[in-house]
Amino acid sequence: MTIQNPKPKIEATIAILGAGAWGTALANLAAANGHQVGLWSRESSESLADVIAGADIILSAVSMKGVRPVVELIKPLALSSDTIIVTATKGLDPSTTCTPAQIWQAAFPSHPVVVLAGPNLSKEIEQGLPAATVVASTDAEAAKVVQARLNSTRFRVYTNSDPLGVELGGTLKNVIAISAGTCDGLQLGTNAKAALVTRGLAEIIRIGTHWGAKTDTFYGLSGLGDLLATCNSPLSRNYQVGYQLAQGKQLPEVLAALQGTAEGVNTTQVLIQLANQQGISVPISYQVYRLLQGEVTPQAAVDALMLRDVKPEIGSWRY
Ligand SMILES: NC(=O)c1ccc[n+]([C@@H]2O[C@H](COP(=O)([O-])OP(=O)(O)OC[C@H]3O[C@@H](n4cnc5c(N)ncnc54)[C@H](O)[C@@H]3O)[C@@H](O)[C@H]2O)c1
Ligand SMILES: O=P(O)(O)OC[C@H](O)CO
Repeated sequence: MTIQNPKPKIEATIAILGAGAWGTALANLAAANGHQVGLWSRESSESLADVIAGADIILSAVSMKGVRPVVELIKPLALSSDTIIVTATKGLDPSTTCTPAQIWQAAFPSHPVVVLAGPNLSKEIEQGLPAATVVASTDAEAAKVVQARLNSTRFRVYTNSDPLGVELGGTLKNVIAISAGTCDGLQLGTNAKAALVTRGLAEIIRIGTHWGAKTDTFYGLSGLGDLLATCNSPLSRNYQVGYQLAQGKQLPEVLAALQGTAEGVNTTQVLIQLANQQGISVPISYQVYRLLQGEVTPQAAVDALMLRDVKPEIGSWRY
């Protein structure tokens, strides 16, 4: 499928992999900026080789479970040496615990890899509503190129030099969004939600900095920004999972009826595995894990959080 805008602003060829909700929204944003856009999915009639041939940018918006299969499909294909790889997936690989950017970088070590994440509910973006995002890379020039290609009057793009922090902000907030949906589903009120989101951010910072990301990054669009969007919108699939569990539905039933992917379900499993191995305290994520496992009811998860030992707040994201 080729999407072209009749009045090009900046000429580039962008191959987008994954034609789900996010890949399609990004393809439309890129096309509206005048780029030649190829959109590929595993259901496409066009070959992957044809879609990525000559691409200046390859942008992957497949869900986490598709990252490794797609990387393996691209490896034997010829990429131009200066092709920039952009990853917009928010998840962790269950078999290796790697982030999507780490998988892409290991497979294509000589190519710049850029992470794209922010408060970007695709349905709002498809409606033409204004939004902002972050493109982050250790290759500052590559991040600037992606910024220039995607920035527009309705999609404001910031650069950032902490790709791990940007990627983890977008990934870990999905776990907290499940808890926020549960909180709303139980009608626990605004105070409870504010406490949950604030302590959720402390938990994200504790994990993210332990893994090497910068604290400041989590206060930006890809951290706090995405956390606010996802914890407060019924458009979020992760929020919907928590909300519907709080209404008494079972997880398989919720996931079967969900449109698209709720990455937080798998992310929670990987996060708890790592947090247990590394001795990181993640009380909210742990209750989300128990809820998803069917080990605890939504109300019992709330009770477990409220019954924890009291502690000082200042600096408490460190322990
Ligand atoms: N939808 C949003 O609002 C949004 C916004 C920002 C980021 N994201 C992230 O983008 C990613 C995709 O989200 P989405 O909403 O587009 O999901 P989706 O379920 O709508 O689409 C997922 C895409 O991944 C592809 N895919 C899955 N497994 C694959 C495999 N084994 N091989 C090849 N392709 C495979 C599917 O065919 C589909 O094209 C997720 O990580 C999500 O967290 C989504
Ligand atoms: O629908 P969700 O929960 O995957 O959220 C979509 C995006 O991550 C919001 O930025």
